[in-house]
Amino acid sequence: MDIEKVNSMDFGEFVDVFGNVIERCPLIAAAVWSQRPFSDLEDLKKHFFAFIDALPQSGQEGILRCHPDLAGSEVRRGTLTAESQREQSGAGLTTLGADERLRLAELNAQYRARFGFPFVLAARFSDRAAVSRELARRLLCPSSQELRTALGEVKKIGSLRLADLLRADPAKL
Ligand SMILES: NC(=O)NC1=NC(=O)NC1=O
Repeated sequence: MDIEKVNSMDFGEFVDVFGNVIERCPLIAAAVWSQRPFSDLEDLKKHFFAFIDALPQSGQEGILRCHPDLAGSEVRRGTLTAESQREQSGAGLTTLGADERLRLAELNAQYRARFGFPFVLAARFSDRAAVSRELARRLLCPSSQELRTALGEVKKIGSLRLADLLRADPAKL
């Protein structure tokens, strides 16, 4: 899909296509639509990120809270979004053994108890060993730094999802 096609989309079409670039936060796509026309993918991405950066901390933490846990209950319930399902299965997080799943659940619970939002990591770049290693490492970070790190991961996930969409053939959308 080229950027001209993106710029020609009406509001509904744009939110249908880009509404889950940031997991379960269609409001961001709804807001970004009014910034069109976009010069290219980078420009589109910049507007998604600028919206996130301009939010108060409560809004930024709200974005994190919209993310399903990695290898969490939504994997088992089958309620993940299509994008998250692809990302998590790609990292081997949907086929963990009971011990590994329990260890991640415990680390996720400790992380959420410490920071008040879920552990977020771009699973596409990761694998099951790296996820638990990163979770254990970031659990020890100062809160202000960890919020920035987590939002950086949200942006990595968003960048990958945008790149997929712009490469996608409109006929398949
Ligand atoms: N808590 C998370 O990090 N969730 C996710 N990471 C991804 O890459 N996709 C997700 O749904």
